[in-house]
Amino acid sequence: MMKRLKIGSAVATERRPLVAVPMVDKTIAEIKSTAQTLRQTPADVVEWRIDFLLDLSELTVTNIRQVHEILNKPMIFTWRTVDEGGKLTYHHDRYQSVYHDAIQAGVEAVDIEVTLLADQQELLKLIPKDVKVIGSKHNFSTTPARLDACLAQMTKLPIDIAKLAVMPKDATDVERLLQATATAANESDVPLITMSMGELGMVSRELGYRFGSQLTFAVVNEASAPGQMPLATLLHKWGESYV
Ligand SMILES: O=C1C[C@@](O)(C(=O)O)C[C@@H](O)[C@@H]1O
Repeated sequence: MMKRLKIGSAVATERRPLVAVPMVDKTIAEIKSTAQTLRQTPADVVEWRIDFLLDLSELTVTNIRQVHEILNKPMIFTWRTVDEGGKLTYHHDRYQSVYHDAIQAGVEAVDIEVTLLADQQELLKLIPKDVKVIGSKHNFSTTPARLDACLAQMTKLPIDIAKLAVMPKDATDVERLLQATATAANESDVPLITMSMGELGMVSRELGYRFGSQLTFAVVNEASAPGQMPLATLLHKWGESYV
């Protein structure tokens, strides 16, 4: 039986997944301004995609802490590598050092691509118990075969949450992602976050929670992946009001 997804003070329920909104700005000044905007929204958590920053030297513990304070919401800290659709090429030492700074600054969750886990053993040892490790895997071109096996494998890794994002070519691919999510949710207690991306996959962002996906991404300023719908649209679909 799956555990409830909890990121800081934000907890998913049976009837409602958590909603995360990404920040994808290029400078700390812009990030701080976006954080002011997001603070006022009903987003449950905010994901900071630091791979969009033009200058990583701006990513000091003080700056991360200030951004977190402005947000006043639990934060997921993410370096999405170029290999998985992000903006910044993986570099072992820099990766370890910026994640270390993020933990010092008090983020509630870190996203680590599962293919990097073996290379980041030292970092994993430094992560306190109350900071969630989201192990992620992305495929921006297709929805691979054997999604059940993929999720089953992910849920056995030393991570707290398993996240899988894939790209559909047709409605069957979206259905396969949802069914694989339901199977994994039955077979493991690791909380899941799954999505089928692009326009075809939008339904998975709205209804994936019924299959066991406990967090969905929506957009306020700028999307971080194809198919994320505006936060207001998503909340309206669930019958929640947000102007
Ligand atoms: O892993 C994910 C999911 C995502 O790719 C999406 O499709 O909503 C968006 C990313 O910012 C996030 O890190």
